[in-house]
Amino acid sequence: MATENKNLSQYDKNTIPNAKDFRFGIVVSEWNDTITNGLFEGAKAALLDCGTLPENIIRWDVPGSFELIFGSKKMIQTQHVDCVIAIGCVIKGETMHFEFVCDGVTQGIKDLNVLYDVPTIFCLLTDNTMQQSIDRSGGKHGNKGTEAAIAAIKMVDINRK
Ligand SMILES: Nc1c(NC[C@H](O)[C@H](O)[C@H](O)CO)[nH]c(=O)[nH]c1=O
Ligand SMILES: CC(=O)[C@@H](O)COP(=O)(O)O
Repeated sequence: MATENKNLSQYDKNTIPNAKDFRFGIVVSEWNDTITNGLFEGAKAALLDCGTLPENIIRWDVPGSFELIFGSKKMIQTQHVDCVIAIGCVIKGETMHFEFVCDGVTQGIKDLNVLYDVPTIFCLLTDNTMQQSIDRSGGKHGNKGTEAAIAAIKMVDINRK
């Protein structure tokens, strides 16, 4: 189902575990920071709405989406979190750099989920235009940060079974 047919911000709290005992790391790329900050605010709001304590949300900023890999690894290794949400926004430019950054981050975050027993949630926008990013970070299609937070809570619950 394409995003245009699904609002990224919709969730039913009755189907979400209470996150009062959960601790989250959120690593945020500084590239396209108006977008990534919007994604962060969506994620933070959803985590709090589902019971997370404010002191259990740790935010680190990294220069760009490619650095989400190393930043998420260090967050897992040092901050005793139950889950990491990696937030970035990659927007197509003139060259193939877009493809390499998107693929590299995708593979890197996949590797973290294989190597560590702490889930890392993939909250990376890979858009052709800034408008697409705006639409998915609190615009007409909702907020992918909200979607990522709900995924994070569900994965922590699964990991504790
Ligand atoms: N063009 C975008 C980048 N590029 C920077 C890389 O992510 C990385 O920081 C650099 O190659 C140094 O390692 N990053 C984004 O997050 N979004 C972009 O649109
Ligand atoms: C995703 C990128 O790195 C890209 O925005 C950089 O732009 P360009 O491909 O024009 O150098």
